[in-house]
Amino acid sequence: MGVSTSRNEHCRPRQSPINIYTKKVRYDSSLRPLYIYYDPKSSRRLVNVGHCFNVEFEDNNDKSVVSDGPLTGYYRLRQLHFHWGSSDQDGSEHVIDGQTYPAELHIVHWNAQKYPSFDEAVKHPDGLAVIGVLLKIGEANPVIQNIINNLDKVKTKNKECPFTQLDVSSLLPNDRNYWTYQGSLTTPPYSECVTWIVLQEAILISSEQLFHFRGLLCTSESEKPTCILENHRPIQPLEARVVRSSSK
Ligand SMILES: NS(=O)(=O)c1ccc(S(=O)(=O)NCc2cccs2)s1
Ligand SMILES: [Zn+2]
Repeated sequence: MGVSTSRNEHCRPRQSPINIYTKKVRYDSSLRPLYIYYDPKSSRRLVNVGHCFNVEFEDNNDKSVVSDGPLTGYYRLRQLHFHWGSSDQDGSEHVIDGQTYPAELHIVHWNAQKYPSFDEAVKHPDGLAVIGVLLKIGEANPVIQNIINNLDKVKTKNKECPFTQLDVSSLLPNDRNYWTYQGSLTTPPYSECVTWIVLQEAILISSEQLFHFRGLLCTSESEKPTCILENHRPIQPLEARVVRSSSK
């Protein structure tokens, strides 16, 4: 039992991911539809960051943003990445009524209306907005295939390559209804700076495409090759939070 102090340094009340228990979400009629605009000319490069790959975007302008929905102000697109599992049985970070999905897409944005930079934004409770999109097994996803076709250029840790003209909107489902709650980064430093926006409709990925994700290496060129077989964080306690829904 740790020694408790007046300042409880073990208190982390808004960690992510969580199980979204749909019978306990609260429909909130004040939640607006999401405004999402992504310019394909914003995409810049594909990077192997060791625990996954990021598609990174130019974020020194407001050409690719998300606003409205649960948000105040506008948030600039920064990067997107995926989480996956060692098999198709799990891999998503958010879980819906106890059901895991084989993967999850995170589209990361920062509050450019309020903060001067991404690095500043991550220090604040309203600094980031991440759109989470669940993936389910189906036919191959042509937009994800475009990314997979370049993974061999970033096979090892810290490798990067130019990656332009990605139309992020084509990765989104038609239905933009969402669940939203206040949470955290799901990787270190687990900062509690994220407004999560989890879309209620899943998109498709094929089992073969997920197999290619698992072939990415977490090791650098000079090390013994080790694959990133899985990179999803376990669900965290909901604590005193309520998940709101944009739909009944
Ligand atoms: N899985 S997730 O969407 O919750 C993310 C994890 C990391 C993200 S980041 O690219 O924004 N880096 C965050 C930081 C790096 C260094 C200081 S803060 S987003
Ligand atoms: Zn993520």
